[in-house]
Amino acid sequence: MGIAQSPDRVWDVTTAAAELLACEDERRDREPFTDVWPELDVDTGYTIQDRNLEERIRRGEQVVGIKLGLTSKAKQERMGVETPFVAWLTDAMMLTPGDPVPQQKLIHPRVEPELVFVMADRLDGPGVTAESAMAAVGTVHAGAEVIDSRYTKFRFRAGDVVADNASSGAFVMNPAGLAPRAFDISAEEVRVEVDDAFVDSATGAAILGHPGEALALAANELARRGRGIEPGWIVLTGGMTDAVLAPPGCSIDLRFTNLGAVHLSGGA
Ligand SMILES: O=C(O)C/C=C/C(=O)C(=O)O
Repeated sequence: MGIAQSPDRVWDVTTAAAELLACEDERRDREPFTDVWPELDVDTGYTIQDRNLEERIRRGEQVVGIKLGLTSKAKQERMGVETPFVAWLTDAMMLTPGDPVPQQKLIHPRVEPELVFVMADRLDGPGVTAESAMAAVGTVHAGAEVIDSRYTKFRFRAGDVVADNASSGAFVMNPAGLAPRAFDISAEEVRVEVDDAFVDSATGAAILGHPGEALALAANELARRGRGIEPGWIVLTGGMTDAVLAPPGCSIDLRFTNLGAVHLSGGA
């Protein structure tokens, strides 16, 4: 784990965790810790992430699920980080369909399309495969994640972004879900439109070949930390395309083939 000195601060799990939540609360960004603390690896990042989950719960938030990050090549290449990872979703991050991007809480939001699972059964690793993972899924939904890194210009290394709860900001899903066996999830396409202009598209196969692989990865990672995925939890399987900027006044539409659409307005 280790301790890092920077000119004015000493960074360790406790101080970095507190700094990340302070950045979130005060809507300010900062340089990545790894610039001065190169030993901040993915495992240390998860320790910081879990420390801040405890703090979020102490503040009254409830865990509603998990999110995956960097599960598509589009995202890995854009962010320069190739390791997919897992992070926490709480009720404070949930938007109701029709809500705008909550600009007043965020630093520099971006939006990405997601295939979202709602779990029917508990899923415990290790040894979970995409097939056994999908057997525990109740419904699949169209969704959008609003990511918001606490690092300036979204510049980070793997340990930084894991510590930062994978740039979690807010998320929304279309309430009308389909059973996973009702359609081909890996062929499900999303078309991303910003201000009524087409900007990008991808299919479910962009997520590690099949989003079930992302769910299995999450279950096996959580098992390493002594946790499981609970019935009723929401699982965001990772951005299918690169994220789009979401400034005030924008209009973002994510149109899926079978799962319907998600609309987000940029708000004021
Ligand atoms: O791009 C980031 O800031 C890190 C988060 C990535 C995701 O949430 C994702 O790839 O879905």
